[in-house]
Amino acid sequence: MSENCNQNCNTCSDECADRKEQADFSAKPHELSNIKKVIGIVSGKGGVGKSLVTSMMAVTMARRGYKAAILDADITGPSIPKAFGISQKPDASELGLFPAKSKTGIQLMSINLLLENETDPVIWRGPILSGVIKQFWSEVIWGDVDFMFIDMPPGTGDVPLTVFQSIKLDGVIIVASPQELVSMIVSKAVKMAKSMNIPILGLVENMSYFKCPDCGKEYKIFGESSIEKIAEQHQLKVLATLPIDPKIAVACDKGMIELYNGNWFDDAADILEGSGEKIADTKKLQNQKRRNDKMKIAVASEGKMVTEHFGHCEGFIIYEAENGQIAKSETIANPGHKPGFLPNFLNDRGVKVIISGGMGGGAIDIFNEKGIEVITGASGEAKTVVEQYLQGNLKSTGSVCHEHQHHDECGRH
Ligand SMILES: Nc1ncnc2c1ncn2[C@@H]1O[C@H](COP(=O)(O)OP(=O)(O)OP(=O)(O)O)[C@@H](O)[C@H]1O
Repeated sequence: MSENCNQNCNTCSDECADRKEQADFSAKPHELSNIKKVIGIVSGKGGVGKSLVTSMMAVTMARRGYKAAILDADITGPSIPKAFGISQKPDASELGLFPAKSKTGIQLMSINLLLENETDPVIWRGPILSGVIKQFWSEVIWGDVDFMFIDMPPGTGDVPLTVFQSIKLDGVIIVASPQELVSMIVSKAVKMAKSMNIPILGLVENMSYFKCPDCGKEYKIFGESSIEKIAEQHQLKVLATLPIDPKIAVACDKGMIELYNGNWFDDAADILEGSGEKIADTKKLQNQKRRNDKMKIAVASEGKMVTEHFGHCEGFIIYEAENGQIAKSETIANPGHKPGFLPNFLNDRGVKVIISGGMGGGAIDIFNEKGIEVITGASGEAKTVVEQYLQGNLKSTGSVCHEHQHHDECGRH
C-alpha cells in the first residue's frame, strides 16, 4: 500500500500493488445546461452559516453582472428558498425540471421547492439523498450559468463525499464559526477537499464577533478567533470574517437576503473572477460594449451631488452617453414620491441605469424587473460618478435602506 494512501484510488497517482479500479461516480449535467464554474460551500457541521455564505456569494456574483445559480444540496436542512422568499413549485417539461428564479434572477433548486409542505421533514437515508442531489445536477435544465454555488450537506460523511465524487467542483469555500476553528472539524473538511484534489478557495469565519450598535465596541462572543492560525496551518486564504448581525437573521427569515447590504464577499468574488478569467473577460467585454452603446443614466441628486435617499431626492440628472462619453444632460425635478411610481417614471424616459446613494428594496425590485441596472452606495459629484461608471470603475455596494427611519424616502412600498 502507498505510504500516502487516502483509500481513494481515483484521486491517487501512485502505482501501488493494492491499486483498485474504482467505479466512476461522476454525473453529467443536463445537456441543456452550460455551467461554467461550480463552487461548493462546505462546513464541518451544520448551523454555522453555510447557507448564508452560499446565498451571499450568489448575490455578490449576480450584483457583478454574472449569471448565478444555487443548487441546494443540503437536503435534510434546506434553507435557501426561504432566504430568497421563494415557495412556488418549479416548472417541468418532458426534458427536465426548470430551476426557480429569485427576484434578481438567481436560479435555485432545492428539495423544499418540491415537497408538498415546506415544513415536511426529509428522513431519507444516504443513498437516496445522494440520488436527489445527482438529479438536481443531471435532470435540472440550468441553461447558461457563470457561477453555480452548491450548498453542500454539512459534515464530512457519506453524502458530502458522494457530491464531491459526482459533481465536478472547481473549488470549495469552507465556512466555520470560531468554535469549530478551535476543534478538529475544520481540519477534517480541509483534508476531505484535499484528498479529492479540489482546490480550497479559502476560509470564511462566521459569527466572528458582535458589534454593539450603541457604542461600536466589538465583542468576541465565541472567544478569540483562531482563523489566521488555522489558515496558516493549512496554507489557506481567509476570505471573510462576518459579525453576528441580527439584520442577517431578519433578512434570511423574511426572504430578503438579496437586499442585504454587505460587501464581505468582495475578496472571494475577486478570486472567483480571477479563477473564471474567460468568463470575466467576456463579461468585461459585454459590459464595455454596453457602456459604449447610446444610453441614458439617471442619478438621484441633491444639487450636483448624488443623494443618499432615492425617493425623496431633489431631482434626477439624466445623462445621455455615447461611446463611453457623456454627450448631454438635463435635470428634472422629482415629480413626487408615491410607492412604485419613480421606477416607472424613469423607465418611461428610457433610463437604463439608475445611480443613488441608497434605495428601498421595493424600488430595486421594480428596476430589476424592468431590466434597469441599479447602482447604490454611490457618493460625490453626479457627473464624476457617471464618468466612473462609463469607465467601468463604479461598482454597486448593493446598499439597501432596510427598516430605517427614512422608510418612504428610499422609494419603498
Ligand atoms: N452572522 C450571522 N448573524 C446572524 N444570524 C446568522 C449569521 N449567520 C447565520 N445566521 C442565522 O443562523 C441560522 C443558520 O444559518 P445557515 O442556515 O446559513 O447555517 P447552515 O450552516 O447552512 O446550517 P445547516 O447546515 O443546518 O443548514 C440562520 O437562521 C441564519 O439566518
